[in-house]
Amino acid sequence: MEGVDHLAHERNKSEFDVDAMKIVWAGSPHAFDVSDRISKLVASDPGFRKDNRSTLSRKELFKNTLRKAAYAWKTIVDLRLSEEEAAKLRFYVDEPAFTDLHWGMFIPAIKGQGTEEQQQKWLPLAYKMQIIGCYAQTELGHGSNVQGLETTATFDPQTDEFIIHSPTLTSSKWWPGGLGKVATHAIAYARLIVGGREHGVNGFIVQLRSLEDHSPLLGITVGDIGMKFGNGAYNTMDNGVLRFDHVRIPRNQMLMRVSQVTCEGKYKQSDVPRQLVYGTMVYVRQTIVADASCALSRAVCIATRYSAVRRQFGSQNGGPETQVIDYKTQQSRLFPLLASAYAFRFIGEWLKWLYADVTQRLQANDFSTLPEAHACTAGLKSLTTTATADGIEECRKLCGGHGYLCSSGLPELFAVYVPACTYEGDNTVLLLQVARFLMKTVSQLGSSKKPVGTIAYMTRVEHLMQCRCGVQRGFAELSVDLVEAAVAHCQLIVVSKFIEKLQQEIPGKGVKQQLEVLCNIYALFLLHKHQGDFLSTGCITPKHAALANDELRSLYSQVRPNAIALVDAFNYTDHYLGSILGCYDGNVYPKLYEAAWKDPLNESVVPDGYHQYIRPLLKQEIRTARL
Ligand SMILES: CC/C=C\C/C=C\C/C=C\C/C=C\C/C=C\C/C=C\CCC(=O)SCCNC(=O)CCNC(=O)[C@H](O)C(C)(C)COP(=O)(O)OP(=O)(O)OC[C@H]1O[C@@H](n2cnc3c(N)ncnc32)[C@H](O)[C@@H]1OP(=O)(O)O
Ligand SMILES: Cc1cc2nc3c(=O)[nH]c(=O)nc-3n(C[C@H](O)[C@H](O)[C@H](O)COP(=O)(O)OP(=O)(O)OC[C@H]3O[C@@H](n4cnc5c(N)ncnc54)[C@H](O)[C@@H]3O)c2cc1C
Repeated sequence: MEGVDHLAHERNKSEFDVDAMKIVWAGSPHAFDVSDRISKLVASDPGFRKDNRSTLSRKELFKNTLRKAAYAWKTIVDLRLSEEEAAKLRFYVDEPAFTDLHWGMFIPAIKGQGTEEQQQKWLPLAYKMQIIGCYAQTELGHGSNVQGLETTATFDPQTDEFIIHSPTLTSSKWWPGGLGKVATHAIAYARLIVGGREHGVNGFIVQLRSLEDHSPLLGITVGDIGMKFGNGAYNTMDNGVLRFDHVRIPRNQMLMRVSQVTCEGKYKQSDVPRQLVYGTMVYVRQTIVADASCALSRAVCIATRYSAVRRQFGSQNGGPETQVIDYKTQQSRLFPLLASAYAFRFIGEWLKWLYADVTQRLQANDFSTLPEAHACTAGLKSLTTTATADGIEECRKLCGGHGYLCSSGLPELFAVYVPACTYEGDNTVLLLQVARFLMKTVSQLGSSKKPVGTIAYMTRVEHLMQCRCGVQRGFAELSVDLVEAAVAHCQLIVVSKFIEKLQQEIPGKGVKQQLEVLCNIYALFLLHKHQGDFLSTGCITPKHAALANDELRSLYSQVRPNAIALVDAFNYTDHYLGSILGCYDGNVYPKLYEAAWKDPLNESVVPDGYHQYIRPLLKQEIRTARL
């Protein structure tokens, strides 16, 4: 029945203060207030409706996304929302759109790689959305290998301009979000050529479309790259293709914080690492870790609530069947994902601190922690997105057949999320970067340069020094093992930071105790998953392994009465979850049944095509039967 909380009996089992846990999840009372207020604002406004996406054609879907983006911007301006509130509003609108790349990459690139003068010129236009930007780095022929990009930017001293050109088909820009139909400007990455000499890949601000009638400018060929994985999903985003035919831009549109070209055609490299050109990717990778905890917690919230609602088998003397959340197999699949959601939340908080710290150091020309920041953002982006994509799929399976319905919210969440394993750096390529960082650390063991921070533990691997010669077999030859070592390194960071979080003051009855249970589940689940490595290296004995498994089972029993309260702490509205299986009141079956009849296919009792195709078939069968 509507208005009845079918999960009340579960909520009454909670052994901790859920409101206090909501603050821990949000990060602070202020952050909770902003999230709670903005999520309810979006949920209550029919202008942000999203339950019809799977029934729209690509063009209808895209036009609807443009309408929503404009409506969101009007809401932000009318309500005078702060930057923080505006970002939250875009988040709860929950639809990949050009605005993600405008705010999430185009603006950060100008802030990170532009000079003061360039920031003063371009940021006010971008903040007021008087220009709409995209981040055009990837090409048809190169994405991972940035130094392999082919687009050229040749300096013309006669006119004090750069000539941006796509010399080959494979140099076509390909994938940039927002590029296909909306962006008026791009940060285009190209090989800088001055006086016939190449100076590596740099970023250039290039106008793509007229601000009068949106038509592509002279020398610009631009369009959408076509449908992507799944219906709805990421097809609300106009990922585009772009070719330059000798497009001229003023010299001052090369982002010049890292490298400069003077009007005389002299190339100058600032005394900063050239990798600062990659700074925007580092920034986005750390936001993607926070996004992972959001996406995984959404899926876990749906699967946990439904697992408490769903009953299957186990009826005693005609009594109710067993809640599937009480099956040990269901718990062993679901609760490590619940623990991971909390673990990723806290590692995302720490990574945000690490990124802010390295950014502050860069302003003082202190580059000492840049390698660690690169390794951590790359490795944790890889680890958390892989685990989240796999976790969303596992949550679909935990919901049985109904998890495959669009109305469960899980198919679309999966389809929107999985490219996170690829964009902002293919996950394996990024782990290889971590492996390179670890091997460089090993090579420095014994020198005066002592490992600190997240690699401090490596001082305890002195024995690696003796086998240093062993790794002469070549990085490529050992890359599979090195990638596994990189994953283990990142998992150690996640566990360590979860433990550090628990050493902080955490208010609320029972809250810290619940987090300790989740931290132990996360750590012991990893030990169980990689038991072979721990045993083969002698880190644990078979008895330790058996004890860990026993403790995991005990921990699952401790989580069980608190599971619904732990997902309630995410404080997601039914609108944001977009899931009948995950609705707050657990009133699943009536809502599933009602939703079925709203499908366009049920607008007519007899389907289109019956008279044309089915009736003749049936008639023919009757004739055949008479033969
Ligand atoms: C999705 C939306 C859904 C819903 C909407 C709701 C909310 C959205 C809200 C916000 C959204 C925010 C953003 C948008 C969201 C998602 C993003 C969407 C789209 C993604 C956009 C992209 O994909 S942009 C393109 C990304 N491309 C890449 O990542 C390319 C990967 N390749 C590389 O980074 C490099 O090629 C490389 C690192 C692999 C190799 O580089 P290179 O060859 O130059 O270097 P070497 O390997 O030789 O190493 C040399 C030394 O340099 C060091 N190094 C390398 N990189 C860095 C770095 N970044 N920083 C510091 N140092 C670096 C390296 O370690 C070596 O050092 P040594 O000491 O060993 O010499
Ligand atoms: C939804 C989506 C949105 C995107 N948005 C943008 C955007 O806004 N702007 C932008 O510039 N780009 C964007 N991209 C592009 C994205 O950044 C690239 O696709 C990504 O960096 C991967 O590069 P690639 O496609 O070249 O993969 P590849 O490198 O071709 O990967 C193919 C395979 O090769 C393997 N591989 C590659 N190099 C090595 C190596 N050295 N050693 C071992 N294995 C290797 C990879 O692990 C992978 O298995 C987007 C992509 C997607 C899917």
